[in-house]
Amino acid sequence: MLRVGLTGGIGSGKSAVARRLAEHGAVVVDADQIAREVVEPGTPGLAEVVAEFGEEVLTPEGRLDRPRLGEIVFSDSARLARLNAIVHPRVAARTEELMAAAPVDAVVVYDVPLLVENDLGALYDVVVVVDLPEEEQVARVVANRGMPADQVRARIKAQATRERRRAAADVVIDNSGTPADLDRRVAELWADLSARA
Ligand SMILES: CC(C)(COP(=O)(O)OP(=O)(O)OC[C@H]1O[C@@H](n2cnc3c(N)ncnc32)[C@H](O)[C@@H]1O)[C@@H](O)C(=O)NCCC(=O)NCCS
Ligand SMILES: Nc1ncnc2c1ncn2[C@@H]1O[C@H](COP(=O)(O)OP(=O)(O)OP(=O)(O)O)[C@@H](O)[C@H]1O
Repeated sequence: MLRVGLTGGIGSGKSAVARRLAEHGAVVVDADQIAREVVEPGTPGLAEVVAEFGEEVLTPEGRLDRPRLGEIVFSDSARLARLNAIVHPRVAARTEELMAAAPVDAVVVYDVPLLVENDLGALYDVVVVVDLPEEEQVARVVANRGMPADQVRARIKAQATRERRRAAADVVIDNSGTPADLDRRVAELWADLSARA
């Protein structure tokens, strides 16, 4: 098994790279998706979040009100640290389970926004960083997810700098071009990863 850690700032294009790698044959494990699963209704994770942040972070249906919690934690680093302390150990445990279940000859790609922030590089054979200028990150998230620009900037501030992320990379994928450019870069990356596997 070749373990690949795939990271990048918000809106850099990690999920786009992960999707293309999956089409080439990689097994993809998605940290953002796991982070949602561990706070689904009825989970101990959601109970802990409510104990910490109060019922105001629940929707009327009893689900986590994610935009609301995002507004709270990305404007207060102490509260973000408390949320991370609840969610990250659960994500790490579930990630290990999913990676261990992959076939022995697989290229397993862990799509994780906070690889550098959480110092996870040593767990992976190859660290791939998807790189984009910050103002392009803001523009893409505003255009494609409708998130207000100031909230994108607040998340960027809670993340590692571009320089720090690039310094942790074995491979940097520049995603400042078109989606077709990205297709070509990912095809080259897949050839490289397959050769290492
Ligand atoms: C605050 C929450 C509820 C906001 O949910 P929302 O649906 O708006 O965003 P989503 O989870 O889809 O994340 C989108 C992007 O925001 C950024 N982001 C999310 N959490 C964090 C964080 N703790 N620190 C820095 N950036 C983050 C990442 O770039 C991520 O890809 C959610 O992000 C959360 O629970 N975060 C804490 C858990 C976490 O760190 N998840 C990231 C992967 S483990
Ligand atoms: N080369 C590109 N040109 C234009 N748009 C792109 C390009 N690559 C990705 N996008 C778009 O930019 C947005 C962000 O990409 P994506 O969701 O893959 O990023 P991400 O790094 O996974 O972000 P997040 O941290 O928010 O999960 C998406 O809507 C995607 O379709």
